[in-house]
Amino acid sequence: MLKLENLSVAVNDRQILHDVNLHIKPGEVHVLFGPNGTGKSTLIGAIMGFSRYKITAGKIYFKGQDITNLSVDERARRGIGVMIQRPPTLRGLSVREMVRICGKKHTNVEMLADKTNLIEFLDRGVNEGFSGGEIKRSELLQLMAQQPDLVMLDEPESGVDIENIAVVGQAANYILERGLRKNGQTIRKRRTDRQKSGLIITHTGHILEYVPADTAHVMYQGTLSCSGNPQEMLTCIHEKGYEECVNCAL
Ligand SMILES: Nc1ncnc2c1ncn2[C@@H]1O[C@H](COP(=O)(O)OP(=O)(O)OP(=O)(O)O)[C@@H](O)[C@H]1O
Repeated sequence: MLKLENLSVAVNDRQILHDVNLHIKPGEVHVLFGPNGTGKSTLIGAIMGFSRYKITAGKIYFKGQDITNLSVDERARRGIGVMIQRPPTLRGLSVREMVRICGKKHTNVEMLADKTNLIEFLDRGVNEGFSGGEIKRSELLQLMAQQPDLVMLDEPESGVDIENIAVVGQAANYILERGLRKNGQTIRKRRTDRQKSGLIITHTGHILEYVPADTAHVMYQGTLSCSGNPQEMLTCIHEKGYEECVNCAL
């Protein structure tokens, strides 16, 4: 689904990412751990094609095609979606209109808003006066309408209360077509039947209680330093810290 080859990225002439290699296959969900300021959001922003992230070397392939120089719009049309940490407030554009823009012709806006506890927000401006947790759910609502094939979530549980973490987790599962709920039961799709892929940044790992991940990576000083089982890596980071975890892998 997504392949990064020796990707290096600069912001304002400062080199942030160096030689990043990553391969996410169809149906896989990968997690990104790493200390503050190490370049995790930069990686997601560069994959989405935001203009502040300048690719100084390397390539981005999506569904086998080189998208390194494509616009954000074109990447979204081809099936990449993102939840960023601090989306802008859009005064004059309601959540309902935004979800319609993101979605296909017959998107059931009310049904999706119900799944994200946002029915009462549909006629408010996008993110206008929203709390941190409400912004996260609003971003997920837009992604549910967009139905991307690769969804990237930047700290989806940050600022979300304990009850709404379940809502966020279920929304992420809905987008990834994992663990769909039917008649009160969670039905997990078999690995081979899944097509949607994900890349999730998390510090706490709480989202992993709802969204099962296949592989985790630690980003350290602008590069992906090690990869492995998500729960084992999280335990290692908790017990030894990032530096020892990375050194241990080396
Ligand atoms: N406009 C800019 N000019 C210079 N440096 C920048 C600019 N924007 C971001 N950076 C720097 O890029 C580095 C990587 O930032 P990034 O947001 O990718 O980190 P992160 O790993 O996602 O951190 P966190 O876990 O805190 O969200 C940081 O040191 C940040 O200060």
